[in-house]
Amino acid sequence: MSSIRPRIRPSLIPSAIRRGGSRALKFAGYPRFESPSLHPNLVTTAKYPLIRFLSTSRHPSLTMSDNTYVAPLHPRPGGSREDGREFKLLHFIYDQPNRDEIQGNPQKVLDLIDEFAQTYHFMNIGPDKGKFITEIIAERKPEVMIELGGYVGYSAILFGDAVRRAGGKRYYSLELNPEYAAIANMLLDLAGLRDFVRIIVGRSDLSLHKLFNSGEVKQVDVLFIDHYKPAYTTDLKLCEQLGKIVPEVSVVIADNVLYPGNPPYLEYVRSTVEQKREAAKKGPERTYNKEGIPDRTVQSFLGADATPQFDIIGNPNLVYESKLVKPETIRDAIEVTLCVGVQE
Ligand SMILES: C[S@@+](CC[C@H](N)C(=O)[O-])C[C@H]1O[C@@H](n2cnc3c(N)ncnc32)[C@H](O)[C@@H]1O
Repeated sequence: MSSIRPRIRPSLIPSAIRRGGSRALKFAGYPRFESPSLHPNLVTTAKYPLIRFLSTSRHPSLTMSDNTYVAPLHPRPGGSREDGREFKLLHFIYDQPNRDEIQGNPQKVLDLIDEFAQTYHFMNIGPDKGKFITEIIAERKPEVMIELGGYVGYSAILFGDAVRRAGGKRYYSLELNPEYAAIANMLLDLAGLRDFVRIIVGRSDLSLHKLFNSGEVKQVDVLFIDHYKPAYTTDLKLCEQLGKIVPEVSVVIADNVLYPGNPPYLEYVRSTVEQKREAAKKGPERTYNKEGIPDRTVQSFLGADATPQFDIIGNPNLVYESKLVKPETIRDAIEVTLCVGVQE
């Protein structure tokens, strides 16, 4: 496996971090932190008067040392559903007698998914958490939004529509499982978003690297993380080390941070620069940190033996302001993280 693993060449030229715009994420409209104890290391620009909103970075760019990646065979795509509920959903929606009224109407497609989800559990973001994210999209007006983990397209329809309405250019949905991606494409087609949302099938780390390295995506405006839980932190760090997390621009939203929970991710986005620099002394990460993530969750999707496809170093100098956003109606929450600067 190691012979086909793309690796960083630290000697390569430092990548440039683009200068951030002046749009600031306003948290005022969102609920206060639900668990202050989870936020011991909240960083703000006020705490770091010396933060410079950088135009350069000292971090090496990544290149593929070998781009002949051979995809592993998945036992069953995604690994979580064996009863074909995703295909049943497709039939349920396409069998609706009023298909003409649904065509081109994202909300009607979402309502049908929500209706069907009363019978079967689906891994969708759902309307409660989704509402907070569409508000952030309306405020930030990202040109491009990327999601990690598309499943059958619920979040791609909800957020893709929001990005399009906010004047954005493109929504990328990175999905491991080709069957889920096919279903999502059918539903996006019905919602009238097929030309706006691009689904990329494959592992998120490889897809992110390709999107950024090809120049197709220049920076992270809004990134929604909702895939293999141990990969949340490493995929964010991959974006960092590629120089795509931009102060005062990049917002990262992570789902399921309370249920099933993702302690390594929360710890990372709430750490100080000093704590991250200390941790970085151990060298590049070649495994996923699974501490505190339930076994069942670790075993899903990529599986317990999976490793990142790159040496992960991140950029510990990035300063984040991060908070939990929890709808009252559900036990889970999202973590919303804004990059506010770079500490020299
Ligand atoms: C919780 S579901 C996503 C739900 C979706 N965001 C929504 O709200 O409608 C997680 C998805 O992530 C996908 N996934 C898991 N690991 C992945 C990886 N490493 N790269 C890309 N997709 C992955 C799974 O196949 C699954 O479809």
